[in-house]
Amino acid sequence: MTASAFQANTETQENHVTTGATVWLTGLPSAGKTTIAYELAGRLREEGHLVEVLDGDEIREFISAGLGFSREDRHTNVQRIGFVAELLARNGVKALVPVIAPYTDSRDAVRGRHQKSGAAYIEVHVATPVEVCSVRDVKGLYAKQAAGELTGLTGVDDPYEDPESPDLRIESQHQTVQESAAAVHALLTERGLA
Ligand SMILES: Nc1ncnc2c1ncn2[C@@H]1O[C@H](COP(=O)(O)OS(=O)(=O)O)[C@@H](OP(=O)(O)O)[C@H]1O
Ligand SMILES: Nc1ncnc2c1ncn2[C@@H]1O[C@H](COP(=O)(O)OP(=O)(O)O)[C@@H](O)[C@H]1O
Repeated sequence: MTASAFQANTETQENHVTTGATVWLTGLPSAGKTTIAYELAGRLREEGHLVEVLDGDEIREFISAGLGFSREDRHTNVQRIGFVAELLARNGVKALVPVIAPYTDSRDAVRGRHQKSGAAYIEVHVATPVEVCSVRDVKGLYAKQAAGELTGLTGVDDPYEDPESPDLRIESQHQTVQESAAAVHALLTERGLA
């Protein structure tokens, strides 16, 4: 394909940029995954990108309804979301995925699915320490766990396997939301995706 044909192919008639990619934001509850995803989504939309945020909570109300937080259910949840994200990414959408995805093998399977189809995939570890997350406690889960009202909370009494070589690691405790989103945006730009 010539350069000009490629250019025509990556912009719709409405001037949407249609270079798809999945950006998976993995990390503990309250790490900042959702906040960064929506901040980045706003910025990308302003630039003309097609964007969808696959929010873990929303997915669990619908396509993962009935799944809990066992290892098996979390794996199933992550594979379902990975399936949808890859479809979107392959079809020109930036799929932003703020989902805990605590297990390395689950995350690697999602990356593998993307590699197989040639869809771009970026893993971002929102590496906020549990001590900071538990103070933020956006949904009150850490307090519930401490009060004995909840068990199996990721990072406290359930595993979180740190990504060994994420494409980007974000220390959100040392940054503003805008700085964190800008770091992901910079990586997308570096990879020719934004
Ligand atoms: N036990 C336990 N452990 C972890 N998280 C819990 C749990 N119970 C409920 N929640 C809330 O569920 C939200 C969605 O989880 P995910 O689908 O992202 O989790 S997973 O990838 O399937 O492990 C997740 O959202 P975030 O806080 O945005 O991470 C949690 O708020
Ligand atoms: N640099 C940052 N990036 C993302 N969130 C941040 C940052 N600094 C502070 N926060 C705050 O941390 C909280 C993260 O909550 P949320 O995005 O719901 O986490 P998660 O989706 O990982 O559970 C929000 O209240 C957000 O304002």
